[in-house]
Amino acid sequence: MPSLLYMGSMDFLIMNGAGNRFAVFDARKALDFALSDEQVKAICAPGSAAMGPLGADQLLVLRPPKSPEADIFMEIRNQSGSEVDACGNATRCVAWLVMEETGEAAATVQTNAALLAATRTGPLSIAVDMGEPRLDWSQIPLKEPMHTHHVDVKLGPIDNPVLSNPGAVSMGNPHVVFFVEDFETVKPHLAGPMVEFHPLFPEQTNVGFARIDGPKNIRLKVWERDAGLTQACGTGACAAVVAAHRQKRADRDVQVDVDGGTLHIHWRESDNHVILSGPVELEGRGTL
Ligand SMILES: N[C@H](CCC[C@H](N)C(=O)O)C(=O)O
Repeated sequence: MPSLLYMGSMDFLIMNGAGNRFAVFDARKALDFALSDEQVKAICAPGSAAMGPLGADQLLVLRPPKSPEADIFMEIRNQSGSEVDACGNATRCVAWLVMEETGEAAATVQTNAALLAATRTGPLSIAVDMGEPRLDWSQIPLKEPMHTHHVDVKLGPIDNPVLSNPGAVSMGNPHVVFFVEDFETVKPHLAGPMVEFHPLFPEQTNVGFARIDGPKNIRLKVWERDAGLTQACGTGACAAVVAAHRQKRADRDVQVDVDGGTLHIHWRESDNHVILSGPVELEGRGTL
């Protein structure tokens, strides 16, 4: 199979998972390839020469696997350059690239947090096993011990009943999920950054706003840590279903509609793993 991937290390692919947009650099043959936070920021910024008006939510660097069980290692950098340990939609996109390269219908992607097994569910759709949700306060992490199915986030001046009793979940990255009636009242772009940097979250947090449209239907918007409002957030969709089910607001098998499309989450009762499924798209190539 001709490699879709290997290009000069200053070339890259532009991909998205349900609209969550990525710049993907293949450094498997350029082992000394590294990008500073400033370089990542410049590449990802909306309007950049590299990524155009939409910019990129995250930048991915593909490297040789560090585990014999993995096909590839994925380094994940947020729009501002920070390195993070989990990105569900990126995992699905990279798994698709590996499957296109190998001709297999399965692939294992390694991140700092985990080995993630993915399977092809269609020509342009991939399911990934995101593993078990981490639900102890210290795993989110939170600043102090508390139950995580309802978290007491005092928001001060914007305290209002609409933003009460969120749930906290880690999928290898921190999430807090609020349950809202409508997005006009809540204004995620205003509330998001206030919660992202709330002192309760020593590593900051991704902030989900979930409207429960039924036991199997959630409409979700996510203010992502270090990236802002994105078209989709894979770990955010996982966290929303886990938090909703824990508060008895939704089932374990849920369709999650996001601005950029539809994701499907199944929090499996048999092994407590969360399966994230959805579309992938290869938009094109870029070069620096
Ligand atoms: N902003 C997230 C990383 C990307 C998560 C999201 N793009 C996904 O698909 O899971 C964080 O700082 O934890």
